[in-house]
Amino acid sequence: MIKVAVLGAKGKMGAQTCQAVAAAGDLELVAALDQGDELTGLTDAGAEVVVDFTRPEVVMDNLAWCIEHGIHAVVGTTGFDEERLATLRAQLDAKPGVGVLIAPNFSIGAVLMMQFSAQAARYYESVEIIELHHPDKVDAPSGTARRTAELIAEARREADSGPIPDATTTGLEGARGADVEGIRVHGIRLRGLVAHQEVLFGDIGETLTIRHDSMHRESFMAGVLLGVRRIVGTPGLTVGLEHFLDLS
Ligand SMILES: NC(=O)C1=CN([C@@H]2O[C@H](COP(=O)(O)OP(=O)(O)OC[C@H]3O[C@@H](n4cnc5c(N)ncnc54)[C@H](O)[C@@H]3O)[C@@H](O)[C@H]2O)C=CC1
Ligand SMILES: O=C(O)C1=N[C@H](C(=O)O)C[C@H](O)C1
Repeated sequence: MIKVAVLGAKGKMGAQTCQAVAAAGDLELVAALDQGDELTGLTDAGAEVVVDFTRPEVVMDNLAWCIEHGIHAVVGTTGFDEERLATLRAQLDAKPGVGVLIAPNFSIGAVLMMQFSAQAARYYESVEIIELHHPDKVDAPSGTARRTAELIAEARREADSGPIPDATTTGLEGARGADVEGIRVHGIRLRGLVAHQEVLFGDIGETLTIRHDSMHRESFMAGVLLGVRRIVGTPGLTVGLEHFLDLS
């Protein structure tokens, strides 16, 4: 049995994760902590793996504490940029054997959507991303959209693609969305939605739309449990659930 603790346990994803861990025969839920609880609750409970679904502004402190105390972490919380990843790599270098998985999205379909988008990127002159979420989401653009844009930008660089055509020189600020490594990302917040994304590709005479929909937070749980099971034997930093899936 792997002893698992959840940080952000009273939140939407944390509560779902507690249920999923408790229902898994090979995992034991030993702690369910939220804001205001002491992190010493993790070591007191003997947690081997922590699942973090908290907030971008607190997740780095949580991870520093876990790594320092030799606890593996599976992280769904958003807000990771290259600077944060470099900080984690340095912390993990000082603690050999400890593993951290940062997964912008735990849904298998969303991982495939990102992979398919990276594959398609080199063949199209134009690309834009639309992410659509519930209105209680605090960050924009979504971590998934950022990661998708980074993967597409990397594929375009490797293919020596030119700049994306856009004649806009005037209008309202924000009308063309956020710029993530040269890729335009548009965010929708709408009651009734959970987590959705469209990646639109275009070239002369054709378009390709790759869309993924999470209708329920259960869609993330298979990926979370896979991450927990795999991180125990995977020291260092892993970015993206695709590394734990046999996608070839
Ligand atoms: N990677 C993925 O597949 C997914 C990632 N997310 C991300 O997970 C994060 C959480 O999302 P939700 O559950 O929807 O948010 P939420 O707001 O429902 O839950 C966050 C929870 O964290 C708690 N919290 C805040 N500070 C804390 C601290 N210092 N220690 C412990 N708990 C603390 C809050 O009290 C709250 O209960 C967001 O960054 C979201 O974007 C959400 C869905 C899927
Ligand atoms: O806050 C959410 O709900 C989600 N957050 C993650 C993100 O920002 O990409 C994953 C998923 O989109 C749901």
